[in-house]
Amino acid sequence: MTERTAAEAKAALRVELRNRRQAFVIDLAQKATLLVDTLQLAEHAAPLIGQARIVAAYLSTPFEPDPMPILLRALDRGAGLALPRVTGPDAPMTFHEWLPGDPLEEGPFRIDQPLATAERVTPDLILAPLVGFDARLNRLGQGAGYYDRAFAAAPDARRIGIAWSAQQADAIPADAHDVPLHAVVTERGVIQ
Ligand SMILES: Nc1nc2c(c(=O)[nH]1)N(C=O)[C@@H](CNc1ccc(C(=O)N[C@@H](CCC(=O)O)C(=O)O)cc1)CN2
Ligand SMILES: Nc1ncnc2c1ncn2[C@@H]1O[C@H](COP(=O)(O)OP(=O)(O)OP(=O)(O)O)[C@@H](O)[C@H]1O
Repeated sequence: MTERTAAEAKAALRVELRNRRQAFVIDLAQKATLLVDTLQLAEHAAPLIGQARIVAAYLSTPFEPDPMPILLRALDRGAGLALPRVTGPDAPMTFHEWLPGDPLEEGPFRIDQPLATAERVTPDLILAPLVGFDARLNRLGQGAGYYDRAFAAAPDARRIGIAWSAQQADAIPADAHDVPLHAVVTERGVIQ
């Protein structure tokens, strides 16, 4: 290899490696921001766990806030944990006891859920995923009515929506069956 081609090869490699470095850091920064906001949300949620004995949450899909850090705090405080289980569009969603490491199976919408044999429980605190919310604590869900029905079946449970602040809408139209939340927690704070 002559001096000249070595220099050219270095120049090309420099461009490629700078681009790779940039892509790597951009990816890192996105992950870091997501993690910081996830933990910030959990920080805001912590005081709302209170004396709850059974806390239900959900296994997040990629764009939903991950409630796992909140669940782990609840576990530390001695609460039991529960996850939802869905079997079909007309069957009500049920909550089943779950501890980190317990087996899960894939349910509808490719969301993992506890096995049917896991003990069924009635949570006294439900951390609910949502598509949107408003300042009056109306909730917009996936449109299947699973949470509306679960709230109606556990009227004494505290209902806390978990969302990113970007999910706030000016007004969510409320139907008669829509059960309002007691609070919404985002990475910015608590709305209640
Ligand atoms: N993480 C999580 N678990 C949950 C819910 C949820 O909203 N989020 N559910 C709340 O009810 C129940 C499952 N029900 C669902 C009902 C509809 C859709 C749905 O329509 N999803 C869209 C988009 C999916 C995607 O973006 O990949 C779809 O399938 O088109 C998802 C879940 C129980 N577990
Ligand atoms: N308590 C209930 N009993 C029976 N059906 C209900 C109840 N609540 C809601 N539904 C039905 O569920 C369907 C979806 O309701 P809606 O569009 O309000 O869902 P959502 O709140 O967006 O979703 P989700 O509760 O799944 O998060 C509607 O057809 C509604 O009639």
